[in-house]
Amino acid sequence: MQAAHSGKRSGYLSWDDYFMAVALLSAQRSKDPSTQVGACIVNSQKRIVGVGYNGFPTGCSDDTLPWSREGDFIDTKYPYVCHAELNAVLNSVPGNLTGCAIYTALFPCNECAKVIIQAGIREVVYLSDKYAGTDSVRASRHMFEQAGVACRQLEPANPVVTIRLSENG
Ligand SMILES: O=c1[nH]c(=O)n([C@H]2C[C@H](O)[C@@H](COP(=O)(O)O)O2)cc1CO
Ligand SMILES: [Zn+2]
Repeated sequence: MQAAHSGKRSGYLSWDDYFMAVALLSAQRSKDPSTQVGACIVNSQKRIVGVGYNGFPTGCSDDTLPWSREGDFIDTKYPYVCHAELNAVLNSVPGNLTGCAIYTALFPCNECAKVIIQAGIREVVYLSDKYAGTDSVRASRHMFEQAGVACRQLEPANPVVTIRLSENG
């Protein structure tokens, strides 16, 4: 006989871990061989209103444009790739992002910081800060501070979230 459950399940994902996991799942769609970034925008009712990952603009081929990091600027990915945060804002359900939070795998660059601020997003929750100290990140932090956008690095309650797509294996 199965024991009756008298209380709620333990081990469920916290909201923070859940939204970051959604961001990281989106990042799995990225074709960038070196850095995969995902972002998830959440409104004040804890509803997801936008997700995105870094990739080339719609209609621009992942197989034709370069994914390199080095060489002449025009021959690298940098002039072409849309950042995850930008895509999350642009992909968001029509409406107002004022007061939303954005969960992102990587601390936003200065260009995304501008988009985040102008969209009315009030909180940035990030995991990696691997480009801390670069001019881009310094400029982002400067703008977020002036605009009153709160930034915090997520300390996940669950370091690993497993998603199994098959019952076997
Ligand atoms: O905030 C960000 N969001 C974002 O989507 N990206 C993307 C752009 C590139 O595809 C990749 C960074 O590439 P790399 O680490 O090789 O320089 O991550 C990069 C940043 C930070 O620079
Ligand atoms: Zn960016």
